[in-house]
Amino acid sequence: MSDTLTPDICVIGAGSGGLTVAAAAASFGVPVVLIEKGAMGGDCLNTGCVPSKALIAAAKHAHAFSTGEPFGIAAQVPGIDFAKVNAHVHDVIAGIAPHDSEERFESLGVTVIRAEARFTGRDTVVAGDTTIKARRFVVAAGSSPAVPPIDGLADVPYLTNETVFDLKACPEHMIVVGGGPIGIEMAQAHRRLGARVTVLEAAKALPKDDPENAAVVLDTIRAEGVDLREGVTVKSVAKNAAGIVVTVGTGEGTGERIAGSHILVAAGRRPNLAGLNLDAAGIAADKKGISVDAGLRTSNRRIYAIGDIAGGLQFTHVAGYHAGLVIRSILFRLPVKVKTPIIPWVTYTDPELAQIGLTEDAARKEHGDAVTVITVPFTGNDRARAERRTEGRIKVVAGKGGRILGVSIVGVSAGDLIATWALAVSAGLKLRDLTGFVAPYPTFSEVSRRAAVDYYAPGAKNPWVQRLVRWLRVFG
Ligand SMILES: Cc1cc2nc3c(=O)[nH]c(=O)nc-3n(C[C@H](O)[C@H](O)[C@H](O)COP(=O)(O)OP(=O)(O)OC[C@H]3O[C@@H](n4cnc5c(N)ncnc54)[C@H](O)[C@@H]3O)c2cc1C
Ligand SMILES: NC(=O)c1ccc[n+]([C@@H]2O[C@H](COP(=O)([O-])OP(=O)(O)OC[C@H]3O[C@@H](n4cnc5c(N)ncnc54)[C@H](O)[C@@H]3O)[C@@H](O)[C@H]2O)c1
Repeated sequence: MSDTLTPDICVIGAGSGGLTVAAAAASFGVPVVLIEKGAMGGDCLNTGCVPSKALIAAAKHAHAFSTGEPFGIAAQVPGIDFAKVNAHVHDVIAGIAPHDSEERFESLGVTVIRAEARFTGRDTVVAGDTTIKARRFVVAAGSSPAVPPIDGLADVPYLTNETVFDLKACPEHMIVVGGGPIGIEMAQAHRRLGARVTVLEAAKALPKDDPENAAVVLDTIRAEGVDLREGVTVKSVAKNAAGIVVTVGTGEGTGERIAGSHILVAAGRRPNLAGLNLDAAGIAADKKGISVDAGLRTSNRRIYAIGDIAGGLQFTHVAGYHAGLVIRSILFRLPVKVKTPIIPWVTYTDPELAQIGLTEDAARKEHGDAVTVITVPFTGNDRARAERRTEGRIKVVAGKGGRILGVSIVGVSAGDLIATWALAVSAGLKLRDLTGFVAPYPTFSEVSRRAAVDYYAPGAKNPWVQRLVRWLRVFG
């Protein structure tokens, strides 16, 4: 029997973005319907952030077995049971899943429908047997792995982020297509867990980050044994008795053949537009995703798009940030605007790589000579010395008057260190504000304060300042 629901808000997709909108709307007592065609929790919980970070954590443990020598701890070969590593990954997912579950959301007052949503009009969606006529819609349908049109790829059993976390045995030789965050995180993790790994990147690996800092990560994974090749063309992929053979090269030549046991495609994302029937609702989209204005409204003003499907930065915290904005817009009718410069991102390699705002190159292009760059290497940080992790550095890119234009960090806990800067940028603080707080000793966080202090250090050499100090000494 078909049913018609008339909530204030209908959310499509129960991933990071959709769940946040639904929970917030329900907490204000607003009738909300949440539609999910797959697993509750979306990409992040099931096939993205959570399994990847759990795998990376296991890989870190394995790596520690061979890196204790400088501390007086003899290296050992770790006994890695990959099936148990896989069980750990799924145990972590299972531990978080209740938080994102249908039961929890129903208990919050959200009506959850487990079906595919399809627009049938400007204010109507059909999901299974249910028709939903809502005042506002939020499309949070996410993205999926993009599979490049490589000759023969479709005929081999290639892995993506949707299947790689199901492996119960460590790949003998994993060939990774794509050197973005997924490719590089997975390459290092699998290498540390015992796989031979080759990464084939068409252009430059980790291209969105500061190149000097990214190089620290890429040099590290190369030193750990990952065969990372940049600027290569994957010409074709074929099956052979032992697994797969990838042919790489440029031009018309026969190219080099690389044999592997598995191939992981990590070559970017495509928005989940198919099946939504966006035309019926008058929602414009292109290959990057649904077109939205600065307030995340689509070409149908009663319909918003958030998270990965909105075609901008694709991170869980972005989906959550978008969710907060549309809630303010829908519930409180407040004007909202996405502020991209306040959004940090982190690649969870070891060392980690973190960024907020402009890289040095981008800042120089935009602001020319007005840019000052302060670089503080971790070599001067006592905690980094104690932990023998001095390979990191923080680069602060400042504009006139100590305005923070961007910060790039590579090193241990870079992902946590960038949070201080995310607060500073979002609150409109200047570098002077970062000189005034007291960082606990000995912590990596001291590098942030150090960078801010270093920005003002030339002031101590100013003849007028020195003259003032001399004059004040006259008073005893
Ligand atoms: C391997 C990997 C690692 C990652 N690591 C990180 C990380 O460490 N940190 C980070 O911030 N980000 C990370 N990300 C990115 C992050 O996972 C995404 O940015 C985030 O999940 C996007 O959330 P979303 O709500 O937009 O979409 P999703 O989480 O993809 O949710 C969309 C949901 O909509 C559903 N859906 C789609 N179409 C329909 C329809 N027609 N009807 C009903 N339901 C539909 C889907 O089934 C899905 O559940 C990672 C991604 C990957 C792939
Ligand atoms: N730590 C994190 O927050 C994290 C981790 C993983 C993923 N993510 C999110 O997921 C998104 C997708 O990650 P991704 O790494 O798949 O995508 P990406 O777009 O960031 O990188 C894909 C890489 O693949 C390369 N490539 C594309 N086609 C190729 C081909 N045919 N041959 C060789 N190389 C090719 C591109 O040049 C690019 O460098 C990221 O942009 C990020 O937003 C975030």
